[in-house]
This record gives sequence, structure tokens and C-alpha cells, in this order.
Amino acid sequence: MGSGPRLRLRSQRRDCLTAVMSSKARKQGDATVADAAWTAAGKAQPTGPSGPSGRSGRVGRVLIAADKFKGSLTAVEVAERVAAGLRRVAPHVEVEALPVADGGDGTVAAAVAAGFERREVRVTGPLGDEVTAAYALRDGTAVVEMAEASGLQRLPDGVFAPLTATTYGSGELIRAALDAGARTIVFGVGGSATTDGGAGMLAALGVRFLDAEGEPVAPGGGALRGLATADLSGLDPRLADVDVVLASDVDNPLTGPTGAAAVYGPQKGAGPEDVAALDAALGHYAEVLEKAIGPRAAEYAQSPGAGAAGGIGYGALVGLGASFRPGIEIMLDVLGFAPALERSSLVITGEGSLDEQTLHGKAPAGVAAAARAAGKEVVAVCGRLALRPEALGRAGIRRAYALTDVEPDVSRCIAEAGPILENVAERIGQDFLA
Ligand SMILES: Nc1ncnc2c1ncn2[C@@H]1O[C@H](COP(=O)(O)OP(=O)(O)O)[C@@H](O)[C@H]1O
Ligand SMILES: O=C(O)[C@@H](CO)OP(=O)(O)O
Repeated sequence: MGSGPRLRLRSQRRDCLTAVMSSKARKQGDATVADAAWTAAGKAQPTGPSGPSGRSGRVGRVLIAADKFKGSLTAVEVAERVAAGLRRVAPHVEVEALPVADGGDGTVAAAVAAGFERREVRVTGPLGDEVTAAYALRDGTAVVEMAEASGLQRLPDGVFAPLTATTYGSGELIRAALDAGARTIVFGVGGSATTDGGAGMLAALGVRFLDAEGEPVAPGGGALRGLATADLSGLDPRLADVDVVLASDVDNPLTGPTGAAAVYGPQKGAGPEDVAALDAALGHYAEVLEKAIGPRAAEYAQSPGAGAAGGIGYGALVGLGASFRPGIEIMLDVLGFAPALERSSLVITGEGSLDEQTLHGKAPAGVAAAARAAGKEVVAVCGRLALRPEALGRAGIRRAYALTDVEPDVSRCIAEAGPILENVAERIGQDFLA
């Protein structure tokens, strides 16, 4: 496995959303300016809670670094609503928004909110139809999100295709990033409709996957059972000079009981027989690749992240020379989280459901770990909360605020997520900022 690129943190880069919010804050009077000066001096006041309410006295800039609430709010909307609620009770407080993502769907949107340029490309969707997908580009770094081309969100009418869905479009997105001159590609994976081991992606980048008759195998993971040879000689030569970082929030191997098909196949519509067929097909695919490129192909199949997004992690490790990094970790670097953290004293993170999964490398856990290491106070917002206070505390989250605390009817929480989140943010403002 190659070593990952050293992405430099860009100091003081303010994102578009932040600029909007800051200018709004400035309009609210001198108090904000005074507060901004105080935070700019980098002298974050001690933020330890001073009472049962968690009120911490004077808090400097607030950093909102939350992921989306899947199914109800994008990460940008979460940031906007939280900022609006905070302002109602603490208009003097300066707020900075840095929507985050962990490699799955929403990753390009987070990069764009942080100032990357959004580039759209027509690519092949999971069922072979054309879709418009976007990647993000800034200063030679491209953020490519496989879900943009090959995600569940791309299935027309939500009809699953566990055996036939292809990652070909993800390869086309990578090709577009290469055409644009990217030197580093952060390849965010997750939220996929596919279980093809990344064969479609590699085919789009020049690898030939042939059956016993010498014909290209059909798209999708199911057809990999009939794979006879893999020819990597036509792989796009530009990949040799580009650092590819596999950004994933899961570290599953390619196959077996914790592999791509067994764990994530069912959420793509795979029944037990499909799971068995896909698992066998992926195992066979790895054997064919081992014949083509040697034992490292077998080693990669066991590597963390190989089983991400239907095995596209494996395809990226084997074919693109990618290095694996936990998605939220690399994305925090890409988004410029460290400097934003430094100028803040309270961090608000969150996602739709704060649960056990959150603790295993999802965005709020990554944000909280980094913020805690920097001695910052962290609270979380979420649609639903399924973690006990002790578990939150271990993750570095002082308190979590759920929409369902305000509105017990979950369907209303989803339908009216924005206004309810503003109310929740008001409570945070009262507890920590007023
Ligand atoms: N507004 C909301 N109110 C209550 N629950 C929500 C809301 N939005 C999302 N959720 C819950 O969060 C789940 C999505 O979790 P989330 O953490 O956003 O994504 P992931 O699937 O990556 O874990 C939804 O299935 C739903 O249960
Ligand atoms: O696409 C997938 O197979 C899974 C794992 O990578 O994604 P998510 O974590 O979003 O369920």
C-alpha cells in the first residue's frame, strides 16, 4: 500500500457559507466585532461547564461542523438552521459553519461549501443510464464521491439492482478529475448501490475484464463469477503520478462474514442467495486479479476498507494505488477543520441518528475526537438519539440534543426538520451562550 499524500492544512481559509454568516453577524453590531477580536486573539476562554445547565459562561466563536441528517437535511442546511437558532438567543456570538462528511454521500457538497469548485460531468449511472454527477476541485485536489455516480440515490425509483449495478460512472468521474489536472484525488466511498468490487470503475479507467471467450464481462458484481482474465496494461497511465486517498467510514475486508456483500449487500436489496453469490464472485475476482498482478492482490482483499462501497475500496487499493484513511479524518484535513477549530471555543457536531455506528468512525465521532484533543467543548445535534450520556461522554460529546426531544412525532421531525432544529439550537444557545 502506498503512503498517503500529506495534505497541507490551509490556514484561515473561510468558506462561502462562513463568509455569509460572518457578514450577517457583523451587521448585528459592535458586540460581534468585540467577540471576533477576542476569538481572533486565539485566547479561547476556559469553556468548562459551570453549572448543571452546562452553561459555560463566555464562549467565543461557535463552530458548526455537523454532517447531514440523512433523509431530512443536508449538512449545509443543518449548519444554517443551527446558526439561525443560536442567533435568536445569542446574537452577539460569531458563528462559523463547516459542514462535514465522511466520504459517503454529501462529501462533494461539503467540499463545495468549504470553497472547492463544483464540476459536473455526465457519467454512467449504476444501471447504465446517464446521470449528471459532480466532483469538487481546488488547487490540484479533487474530491470524488462515488455515490454521486454509483450511489443508492441514483437508482431510479429506488429499485435495487444488487447483482448488476456498476461503478463504471465512478471511474468516469475519476477520469474527469484526471483530465482536470488533479494531483491528489480524495476518493470518498459509501452509500453505494453496487457490489462489483470496483470492476466497473477500473474498466472505465482502462482495465479489461474478460470471460473465458475473451469477451468483456457484463456490468455488476454478479457477472464477476464468469471472469477469466484481468488485463491492467491499459490502465490510465496518469494514475501513476497521482495520489489517491480512499476515504471511507468503514474498514471491512472484501469478502467473508464481515465483507462487502454480507454486511452491506442487504441494504442494496441483496437477499441471502444474492449475498452468497456476490461474496463468491468477489472472492473469484480477487483470485483473478492475483493471477494478473501477484500476491498483493490477495493482501489488499484483507486490507481495511477493501469492502467499502461494495468492494470499490478493493478496486481502488489494487488498481489506483490508493492509500486508505478514515473518511472523516481526511475530510477534516481537506475542509480546513484544524484552523477553524483553533479559532473556536464551542463545537456543534451531529448527524441524523446518533447511535452505536456513530462511535465507529462516523463524522461526529471524528469531529468530537479532534475537538476534544484541542480542549474544546463539544455538543451534538441529531434527529434521533440512541446513545447514553456515558457513551457520548467517552466520544467527547458533552451533551446531545435531539429533534425528538422537542417533537416526539418522528414523522414531523423529518417533515419539519429545519424549524425544529432551530428550536433545538436555541436551547443550545440558552445552555451555553446566553
Ligand atoms: N429530522 C429527523 N428527525 C428524526 N430522525 C431523523 C431525522 N433525519 C434523519 N433521521 C434519522 O437518521 C437516520 C439517518 O442517519 P444519519 O446518521 O443521518 O445517516 P447514516 O445513514 O449515514 O447513519 C434516518 O434513517 C432517521 O432515522
Ligand atoms: O456503500 C456501502 O456499501 C456502505 C459501506 O461503504 O456505505 P454506508 O456506510 O454509507 O452504508
